Parts: sequence; C-alpha cells; structure tokens
Amino acid sequence: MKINGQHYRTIWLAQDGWRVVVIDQTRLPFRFETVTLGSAEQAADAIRNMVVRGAPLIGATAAYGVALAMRADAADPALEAALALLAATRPTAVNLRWALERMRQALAPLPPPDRAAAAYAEAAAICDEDVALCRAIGEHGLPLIREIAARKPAGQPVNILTHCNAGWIATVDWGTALAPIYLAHDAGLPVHVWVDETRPRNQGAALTAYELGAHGVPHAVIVDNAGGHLMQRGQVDMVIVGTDRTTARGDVANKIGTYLKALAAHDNGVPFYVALPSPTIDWRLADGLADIPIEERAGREVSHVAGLAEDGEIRTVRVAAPGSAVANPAFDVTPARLVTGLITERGVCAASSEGLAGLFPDLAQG
Ligand SMILES: CSC[C@@H](O)[C@@H](O)C(=O)COP(=O)(O)O
Repeated sequence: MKINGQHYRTIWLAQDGWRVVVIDQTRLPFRFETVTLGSAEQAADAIRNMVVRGAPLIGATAAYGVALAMRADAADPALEAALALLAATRPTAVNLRWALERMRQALAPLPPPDRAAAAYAEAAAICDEDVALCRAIGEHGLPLIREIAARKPAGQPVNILTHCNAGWIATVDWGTALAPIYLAHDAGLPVHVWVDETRPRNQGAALTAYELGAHGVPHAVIVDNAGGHLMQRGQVDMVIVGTDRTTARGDVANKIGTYLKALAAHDNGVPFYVALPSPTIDWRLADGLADIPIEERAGREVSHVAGLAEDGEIRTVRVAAPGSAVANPAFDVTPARLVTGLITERGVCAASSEGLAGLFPDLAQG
C-alpha cells in the first residue's frame, strides 16, 4: 500500500541484500521509521516488543529471522535454536508456528552450506504468498460489501466496524479485514469504517486509522465501548475483523474485545465476518475456548498509554491509579456460533468444520 505516494510492503530486504527492514509500528502513526534487523535475536525482539505485529507479519518476520540465523550459522543446532527462539516470542498467532514449521521443512533436509540461500528464498515466498492471499481475501469479501451497498439508499455509505488492526500493516500487504474495504473503496463504493481504538495498545486508533487515512478511506475512531451503541442505532451495517488463530471448527481468537463486538452484533442482527488467510487456521484444534493459548502481556500496557505530547515528542503517561493491580489478557475467543462467515483466500464459508473443510479439503485433518 502507499505512504505519501510511495508503495511499501511491511517487510523487505535492505540494500545489502541480507538484513531485513521492517516498519517500526511502535512509532506509528506519529513517525514513519524503519528498523533494520541483522540477527534472529533482533527479529525475535521485534516480534516480542511489537515493532512488528499482526498474525501474518509475525510469521513473515519469523521466517526472515530463521534466514538471518542461517546466514550466521547453518548447522543443525543453530537451526533448532533459531526456531525455538522465534517460536517463544508470542503464543497466540498460529501463523508464527506455521511459518517456522515451513522453514524447518524447507531447511532441515538440506546440507548446511545450502541453507542460508534456501531460507531467504523460502521467507520471500512466504511474503509473496501472503500478498496474494490477502488480495484474494479482498476479492472474496468485496461482494459482501457490494450486496449491502445495493440495499442502501443511493450515496449512503456502508458502515463497517473493525477491531484492532488487520490491515496491510498487520500483513505483508493489503491486510485481511481491511482488504475488502480497500477494494470496495477503490471500486467507488461508498464505505465508512468505525475504528475501535483497541486498548491497551491502541492498534485501531494508531494503525488502522493511519492506514485508512493514508488510503483516503472515510473512517472515525471510536472508543472500544461505543460499538454496541452504534449497532443499536442502526449505524453499523457489518463487522469485519481479523484473527490470530481460527480453529478447525471456526472458533476465532482475535484481539481482546472482539468477542464483545460479536455478542453485540449477534444481539442486533449485524453480520459479523472474520477475514483470514489459511495459515491462520489451526487444523489441530477444535475448541478455541479450551485450547487456544491466550497471551498475557505486561500490565504496563494497561496502566500506561503512549501518545504524542504537546511538544511533539512521543511520551508515555500513567492512566491507572498508582498501586492498583492490572491484568492484560491480549486476546479473546469468539465462538463459531457468533460468526456469520469466514472470508478466506478461497471464498466465504460458514464458521464450522464443514464450512472450512469444504473450502480446504487438502488442508483439513480427519
Ligand atoms: C491480519 S491480522 C489479524 C490479527 O493479527 C489482528 O487482528 C490482531 O489481533 C493483532 O494483534 P497484535 O497483538 O497487534 O499482534
């Protein structure tokens, strides 16, 4: 997607041909800065500290982290150490495990001298494929928006609510939940996006609003608790969110607060769609509530907030009462029964074992 007229992906190789450049998401929307990663340790830090985040981009960064490790030492112990280091960074997004397993399968059979080149090629393939998958998600989601637009009075925008950031910044390009919105906007359909701010890290206010604004998509940032009210008043036509892990029966883990939006959508008859590429499906799991690991992040993300101070500096301030305990579960699980449909690169399906297996018979297990 474009920033100030220039096309960017979220991850690319530096001019030296081996280091890896990412956009520092901790500085957005106030500063567009990049970070250059030169080792698997730096890639792991970037994922852990959310310099990069979003399930597909976490997977892509981990893949390049393995490539960086192989350049330094391609022996078996080094490969295993890099895979373990990167796997331990964040627990919920299954794209991380998927990318690392794919790297292991590509590299382990090779003699060590061949591994670095193969690792870079595999990481690049993962990135290119992610772009294609996300673009396809956009194409399959577009008719859903078009149908709603056709039922609205002429000129009235389709109001779409989204939570967290599932746009191009969370992937390599295009995004998942935002891909259909970009295609609808580019096709001339009037769309307007309600952007949940998404405490505690404010990915909605900081990242989704930033990228929608850069693309010229009309939107408004709302506090996380406003969605239900807007739905009761008929001001939300549909919800589209991303996901960090979807089980084989269609339960969906996504940023904390997603479940409450699904409940409100259900109560108000608002369609609730989840957009995902197939690497986000964990075919080994069925019961998302019981089995998806939920990341517990530092309490400081709740007690403190970062923002742009009046003097133009990015500063962090405390918002919670000093001394109060805080808890910070970073994701929740929305049961399949609350999901209207899953928008994937192969089409839209029911959030159910049958729906997913029907679209992905080659990937579904059992
Ligand atoms: C296309 S990304 C889908 C999800 O990864 C996204 O909605 C999300 O929850 C990201 O969480 P984050 O903690 O910012 O990595």
